[in-house]
Amino acid sequence: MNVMHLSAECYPVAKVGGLGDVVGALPKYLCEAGLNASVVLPYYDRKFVRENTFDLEFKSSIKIGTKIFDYSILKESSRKLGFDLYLIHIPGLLDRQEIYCYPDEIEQFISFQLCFLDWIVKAEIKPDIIHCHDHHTGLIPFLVSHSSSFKSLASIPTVCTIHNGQYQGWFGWDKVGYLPGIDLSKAGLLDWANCINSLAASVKCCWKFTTVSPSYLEELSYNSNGLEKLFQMEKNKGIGIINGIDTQVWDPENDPMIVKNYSALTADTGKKENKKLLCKEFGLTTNKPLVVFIGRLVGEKGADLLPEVISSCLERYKGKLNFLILGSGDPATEKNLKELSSKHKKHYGVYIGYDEELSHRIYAGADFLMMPSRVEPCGLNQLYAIRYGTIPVVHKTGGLKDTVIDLKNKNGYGLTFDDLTIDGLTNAIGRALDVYADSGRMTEIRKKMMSLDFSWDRSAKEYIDLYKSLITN
Ligand SMILES: Nc1ncnc2c1ncn2[C@@H]1O[C@H](COP(=O)(O)OP(=O)(O)O[C@H]2O[C@H](CO)[C@@H](O)[C@H](O)[C@H]2O)[C@@H](O)[C@H]1O
Repeated sequence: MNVMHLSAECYPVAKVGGLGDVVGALPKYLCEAGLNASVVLPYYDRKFVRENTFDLEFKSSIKIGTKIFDYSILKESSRKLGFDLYLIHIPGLLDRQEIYCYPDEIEQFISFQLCFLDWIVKAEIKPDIIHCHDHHTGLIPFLVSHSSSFKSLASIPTVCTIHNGQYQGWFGWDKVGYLPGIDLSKAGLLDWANCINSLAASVKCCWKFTTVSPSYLEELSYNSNGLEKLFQMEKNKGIGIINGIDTQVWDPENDPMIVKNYSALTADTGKKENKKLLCKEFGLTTNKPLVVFIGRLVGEKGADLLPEVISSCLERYKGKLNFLILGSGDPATEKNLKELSSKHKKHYGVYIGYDEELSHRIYAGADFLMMPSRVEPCGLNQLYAIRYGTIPVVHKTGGLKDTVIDLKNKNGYGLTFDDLTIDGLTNAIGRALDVYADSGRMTEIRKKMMSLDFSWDRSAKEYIDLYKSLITN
């Protein structure tokens, strides 16, 4: 079965967050299960692209609006990612360093989608499934069904995965001319609240959509940044499939990015070594519990709560713990987090920026990982923490609810809380300190967590069942 994944991110080529992790891993596991899965990505001017070899697969040109663009399809030569990787190169439009946030982002992602479709039509490639990820690829289900330019693709099932429903790829109707050959009587399928909404169009037109956890599928019906009604209407087309993690990349026993490798049996000593160096690097005290946060510093992740929570905990628990933050995002939150450094020396460290290697070292060296997310479609950080024997402290929402069982239960291994306030998280961290005080219990919880299986094997099977159901129907 030939499944082509389209995405804006794919680890290790281009990653900003969890979308990159999923698209870098799921296709590999699908290939291991015997499918022919590939990934199509915009060409970015990034390290992986510069340092690897690509073969020219196809070359053509396409009209987008009034302009004609030359494009080429490049294929990574050695198949080193465990699947075929194709990059769409449009000089001047898609060969930039950053993944998002250019003023012509809409034009970038529309042209990415159009070139993909143009390529597979002209090269007569007929995938069994086209699998689109998030709004950046959300126009494809509409285009294959309702554009005369791509009518040879109309019978190909499309699957759309929603990793984050907050961002929807909105643009004005003045840009409808970018979409070639469309049946204007069907234009309503592109519309939501009087603008073109790529995510809404993908949900309306795809054969099936998936969310990255079952709870998130429920949540979208009452919290989806304006699309609630749509998700209520289309709910039966949706399936919640929990993300897995790439256990080859995230493996404390073999991870080359961490200082000391360890297994479930050697976690206490292994984590201690990693913690020691991490604490030294950030001027923290090794013999105190280390509570960390890794992620995008945005409202969805509850990052704005962190400065006050840190101050409140250090005051209430009289400096009995350390905090370490790794992230970037909202400038006001970045500033507040940076300013805390001078106030809480020896108890608080922060790195504002993106650093993949540091994130591995933090998962390995931390005792607790906090996730005060307001919205969390799945969440991978808690799964990495579990794999590295770091106890997650999470707000009970979305995928966090589906993956973290509170220690109050017999089979529990994490700390969950309902009350997403400064006080709620401060109390949850207080519970973490109680757990930390009992070293025997810490050892037992680490062992239990590290024996859990959150690998892609199980979830990849669910995607395969979904693909099969669409092909045979
Ligand atoms: N500053 C930094 N430096 C280094 N690494 C950093 C970093 N900031 C974040 N990361 C890394 O980025 C990833 C974040 O993944 P998440 O799934 O938690 O969130 P994200 O919101 O990006 O993903 C969305 O898509 C994923 C995938 O479906 C869903 O799990 C999630 O709920 C949804 O919001 C992790 O690998 C984390 O370690």
